[in-house]
Amino acid sequence: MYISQKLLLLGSGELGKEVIIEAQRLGIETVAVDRYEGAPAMHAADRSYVIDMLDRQALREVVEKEKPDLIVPEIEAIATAELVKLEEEGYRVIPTARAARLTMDREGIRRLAAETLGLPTAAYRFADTFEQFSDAARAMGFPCVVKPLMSSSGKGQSVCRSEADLDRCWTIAMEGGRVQQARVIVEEFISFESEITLLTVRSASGTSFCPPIGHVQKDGDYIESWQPHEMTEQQTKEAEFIAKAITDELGGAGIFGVELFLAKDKVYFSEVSPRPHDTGLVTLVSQNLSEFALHVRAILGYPIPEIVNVAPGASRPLKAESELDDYRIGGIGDALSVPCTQLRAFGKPVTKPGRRIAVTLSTGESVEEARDRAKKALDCLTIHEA
Ligand SMILES: Nc1ncnc2c1ncn2[C@@H]1O[C@H](COP(=O)(O)OP(=O)(O)OP(=O)(O)O)[C@@H](O)[C@H]1O
Ligand SMILES: NCC(=O)N[C@@H]1O[C@H](COP(=O)([O-])[O-])[C@@H](O)[C@H]1O
Ligand SMILES: [Mg+2]
Repeated sequence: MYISQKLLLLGSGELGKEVIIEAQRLGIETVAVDRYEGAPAMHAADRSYVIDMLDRQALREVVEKEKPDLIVPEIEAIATAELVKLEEEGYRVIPTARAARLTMDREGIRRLAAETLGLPTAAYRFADTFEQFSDAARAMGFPCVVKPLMSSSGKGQSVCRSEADLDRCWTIAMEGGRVQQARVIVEEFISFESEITLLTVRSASGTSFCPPIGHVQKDGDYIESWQPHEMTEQQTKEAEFIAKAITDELGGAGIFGVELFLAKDKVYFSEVSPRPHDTGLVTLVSQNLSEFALHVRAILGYPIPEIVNVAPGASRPLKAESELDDYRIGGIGDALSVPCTQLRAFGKPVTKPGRRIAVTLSTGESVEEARDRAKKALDCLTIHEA
């Protein structure tokens, strides 16, 4: 029997699993939803449903059956138009249904950031056909970056290096999108020096920033993150200005992962997740309150008096190389023999190439030491057939 609130999580991956655990710590009843059975957050939640979250009717049925106090999107690929309707009917969507709708497709959030708010971004164009795409790429110049409008973790993304590359990049985008849609964004390639996620929380205590998280991406997906990332005063000022502007515009309560590129003389806005961010997994060991704990506190309306980076930290995801229906992670004992190191194995039922299966989390006296430890631990891990 629960006397407290009920939280419905839409998307039940590794990030949602930690949200569920944090919600349960504060006595919340939890329901996890995803497109497949055995998703990570389902292991922790009180109940779960398997539906196509892009199907408006299926989504509404679950919401009307459960009548949650809080609907918490965990991925972008949700029937967000239905979330907007549900919100109008009185349901509470985190942070807001509009934020979920705008960030679901790159066009919504990019136009809002660049055209409405005037924030600095890479130059961009949208294209619906191969011809439009080719023209857009020529206009941006080579190299340029091509992404389906609806995708995440780098799926369907590529760097187009020349005319001869156009066919290949178009095919990658068409095959990698989450939704059957041909529209792509073509972006100017930014030669940044580093990139960060500025976790920004909107709560009863106002807007707070976590110390910046530096990260490295490969093929559009993160392969390493650390906290704190060293920045100049000017960069911090610009980054916080951008993060405040975009999160104020999106509104509601919760954590946002504001992705920024740090170039020589300029900070660029890249995109924003109105939810915990994968690169922020490091906060499980590096902060007094992880990004998941912060999200839950904020959405429940509780205060966040202070966010403390308790130690320099680093994370390294373990990514599968092949497709396995039944697998084991080897080397966990060796990985955990690295000092100040933890592991989260997500329990995804099957692997496929590039799929994130676990993450190593380390702290150290310095960021360098934390990064070395997280890498050392990762190097111990293998994925093999069970
Ligand atoms: N215009 C650009 N110039 C240079 N690099 C870029 C550009 N756009 C994206 N990248 C690189 O690709 C990475 C992934 O891009 P982006 O965040 O847009 O993809 P995503 O699929 O939304 O990823 P995720 O869901 O993990 O955030 C960036 O973090 C950056 O390293
Ligand atoms: N960059 C976004 C991100 O990291 N999202 C995380 O990955 C899961 C999907 O993983 P899967 O594709 O392996 O099922 C999502 O549910 C979320 O936890
Ligand atoms: Mg991104």
